[in-house]
Amino acid sequence: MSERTGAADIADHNAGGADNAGSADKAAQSGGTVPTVAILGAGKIGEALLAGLLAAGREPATLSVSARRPARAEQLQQQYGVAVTSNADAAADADVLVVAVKPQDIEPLLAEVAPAISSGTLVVSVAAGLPTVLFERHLPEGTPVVRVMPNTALLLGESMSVISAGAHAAPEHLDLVEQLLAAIGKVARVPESQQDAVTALSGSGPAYFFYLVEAMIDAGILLGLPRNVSTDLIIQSAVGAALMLRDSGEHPVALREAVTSPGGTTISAIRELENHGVRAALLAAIEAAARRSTELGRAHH
Ligand SMILES: NC(=O)C1=CN([C@@H]2O[C@H](COP(=O)(O)OP(=O)(O)OC[C@H]3O[C@@H](n4cnc5c(N)ncnc54)[C@H](O)[C@@H]3O)[C@@H](O)[C@H]2O)C=CC1
Ligand SMILES: O=C(O)[C@@H]1CCC=N1
Repeated sequence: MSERTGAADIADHNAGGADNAGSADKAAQSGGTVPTVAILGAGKIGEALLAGLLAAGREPATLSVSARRPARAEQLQQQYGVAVTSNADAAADADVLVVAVKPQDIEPLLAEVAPAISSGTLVVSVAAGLPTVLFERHLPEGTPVVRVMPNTALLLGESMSVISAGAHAAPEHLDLVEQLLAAIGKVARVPESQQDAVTALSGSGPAYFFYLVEAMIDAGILLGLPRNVSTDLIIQSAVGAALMLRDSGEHPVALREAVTSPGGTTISAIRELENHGVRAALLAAIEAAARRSTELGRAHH
């Protein structure tokens, strides 16, 4: 995962079946033309995906989006210059349908899309917890489905997106999704059985960092710094630490040790983090997120 546009290094190219690998899927056979992508549900992640793809240079004419409220539809059209379609029109026309509604809203959406979907359309779900088999059950027999867990850094081209094939998704479908997402971050492939863990780690991951940053800014307030100063100090420290993690080639432990001078300030802080069980809290928190992802899948099975 060292190249932004590079292929995944957690690749499992055999994840899922490939029983229609030889079929003439329009989505996977773009033949040099850019496949059209419709995003169904323009909430936090749908809009981040839309904005990220446009910022990465994708032509607005190759993208469309659906929204429930007319005012929202108009705002999206004006802001991004993309077509706003109904879910059914998108299902009939687009090569790739990205389903970006909440798990709770999935069943009505699939009921709307299933009768309209054209043969060979690739369905991509970003919904936490929902297994590809749920989509396959509601969609016409043989519909290729790829499950993706991105995160909101899609917006800036810095997502960690993790993809898994459903039963009817062939390697070319995974390649197509990987290509799409590689323009807006890194992409890894995992067997679908690992997606709940992935969701807990990199799907929710940005929130944990934001939470830590928020708490650290408050610590600056406690020490009497103005909020704007504390915020600048912590955000730049976070950016610096993130770039060191990504670019130095050093293990996180080595990086932390290099900050931790003997008898110094950092070790005093680390002792408190250990006393307060921060490591155990993170283990429990991420485990809870994965459990919730599994529950969401069961609830909508
Ligand atoms: N927010 C995040 O960081 C991430 C979210 N996800 C997944 O993305 C999905 C959406 O999550 P958020 O964007 O956070 O939620 P959200 O509530 O911001 O967005 C969902 C959007 O779908 C729209 N919607 C619902 N039913 C619709 C329908 N039938 N037709 C058209 N639009 C419809 C809603 O109006 C709303 O704008 C969830 O399944 C979540 O698990 C995945 C990765 C990260
Ligand atoms: O909180 C959630 O359920 C979604 C999925 C991953 C990040 N946000």
